[in-house]
Amino acid sequence: MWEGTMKLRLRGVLVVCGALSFCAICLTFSRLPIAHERRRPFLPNGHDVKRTFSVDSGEFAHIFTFRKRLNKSNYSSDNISPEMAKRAMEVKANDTNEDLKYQSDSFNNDNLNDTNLRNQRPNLVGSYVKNSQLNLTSELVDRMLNKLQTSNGLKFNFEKTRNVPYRNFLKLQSKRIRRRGMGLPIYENYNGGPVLANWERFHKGIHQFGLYDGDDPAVNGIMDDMANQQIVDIEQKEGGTQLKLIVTFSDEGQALFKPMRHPRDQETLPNHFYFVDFERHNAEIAAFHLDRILGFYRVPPTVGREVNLTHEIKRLAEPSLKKTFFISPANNVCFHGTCSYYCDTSHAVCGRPATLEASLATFLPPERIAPRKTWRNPWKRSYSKHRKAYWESFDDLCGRVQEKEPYTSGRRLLDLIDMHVFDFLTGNMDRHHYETFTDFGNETFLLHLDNGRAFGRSGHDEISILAPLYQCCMIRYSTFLKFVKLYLGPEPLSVLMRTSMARDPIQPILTESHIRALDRRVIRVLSTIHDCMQDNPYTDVIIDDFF
Ligand SMILES: Nc1ncnc2c1ncn2[C@@H]1O[C@H](COP(=O)(O)OP(=O)(O)OP(=O)(O)O)[C@@H](O)[C@H]1O
Ligand SMILES: [Mn+2]
Repeated sequence: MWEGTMKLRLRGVLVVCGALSFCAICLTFSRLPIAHERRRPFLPNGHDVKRTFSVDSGEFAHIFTFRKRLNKSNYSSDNISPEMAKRAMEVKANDTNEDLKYQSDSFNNDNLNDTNLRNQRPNLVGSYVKNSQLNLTSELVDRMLNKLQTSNGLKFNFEKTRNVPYRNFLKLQSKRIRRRGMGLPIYENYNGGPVLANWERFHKGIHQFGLYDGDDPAVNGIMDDMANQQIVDIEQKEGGTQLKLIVTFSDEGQALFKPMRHPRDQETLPNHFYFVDFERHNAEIAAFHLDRILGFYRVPPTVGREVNLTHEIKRLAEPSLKKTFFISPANNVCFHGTCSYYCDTSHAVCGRPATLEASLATFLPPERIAPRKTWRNPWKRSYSKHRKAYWESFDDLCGRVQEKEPYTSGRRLLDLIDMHVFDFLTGNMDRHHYETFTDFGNETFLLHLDNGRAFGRSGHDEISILAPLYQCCMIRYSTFLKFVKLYLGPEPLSVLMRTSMARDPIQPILTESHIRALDRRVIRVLSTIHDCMQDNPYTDVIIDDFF
């Protein structure tokens, strides 16, 4: 009797449990598409995303990570790596120190807490050099500036802004020339849901004249997110010569991951050509800061992060990537992935013992919904140890380029010159191609992706990177004014860069000699412009721009 009652009770409990689990499963499944849908941008008719996703998951990963993640049996939200735990502790300890967060006011170093920021990293930067101690002047440049000021005091009133901090100068300038062009059509009607993640706001904010605006809070938000959010998926990025990963964060944002290959102070080996040089993760980060300081906004936001190769990478990797992991004789965790050149045991990246630094660059919207066009750089190098490129032997490339679309009119040639001036500052000789967003047509900015081979030789200024500048003898007016401002101060480029990069989680990003090289190169750019003005009227050299 008693046994019978118990059996009945047990059956009742089982029925109730079964019903409850069934409800829970139903509820989960009914919610999933909603959560998934929320992140899904509006897609034009006929775009079958699902099909594309199964063909090329890399392209569409951004939108479909939610689904992908559910398939990962090894994902559990409470599985926190030692790096994550350490970061959480640091953030908690520094909760009141606003400096640790990326602030919209990226150049404001008034209350920079240096000791706090540099915590346990090696002190590569050394002592700060006071602005007044930097005695970087050039008679040639001074003469050029004086001449310009006397011949056209209205346009070249350098004295007027001499004491204005660079940050305010940039704001004033962008107010004068700011034209907000069209956004990406795909995001026009995209509402996404009640709360947009920072990466969604960033994608929505991309416009015809830049990836973002200088005062866009989403940029600092993304940098915080990339530095701190939990990594929930890892995928190898197809294409390219070196190992790269696509990282997905808990808010479904994604980033391009480039691992640390060398210590910061290891310069390009003297017998290495630019095209065999390893990529440097810190160069990607520094290039982003430089681009933002120059007010170009053409490099996707990039941060550094320490990752645990076992917890944050291997655990989430596909079997094909997983099997490239091994333990080195020194007992460190290493992996090499699969790619066309440097992906074998002798080129593996290794942690210490499992911790490795990497750069994380915010992913651009998937190509399928915001297609990009890749353009060959007319001043591309030969990528051969035996041959020279045309422009290295002849001086008339500019005229020829200007005969061809899209260089015949509009902003393209000035953008290309900006890009080379930027690459000269970073020492990047590896600019074989550049990209634009197809939707914006030709009157749009150039994306400066792939800066991994920059900052290789701090003692050397590769003047040939300036070829488009000295062969065309042209520069955009606003870019010229920025360089003059960086030359005149009050803050030189080195100080602005040091301050900006000090907020990165893996700072110091550049060695002091690389930072100081920037001031020297600013003068080199200006003296190249000076030389151009010896042979050409300044009105032909400094080209007015309203973009
Ligand atoms: N932030 C980004 N978001 C989306 N796609 C990106 C991003 N950065 C780079 N890419 C794409 O990935 C490709 C490879 O990246 P990158 O050029 O940095 O790697 P790489 O290994 O140096 O390639 P390569 O050897 O061809 O120079 C780029 O051509 C670009 O199309
Ligand atoms: Mn590259």
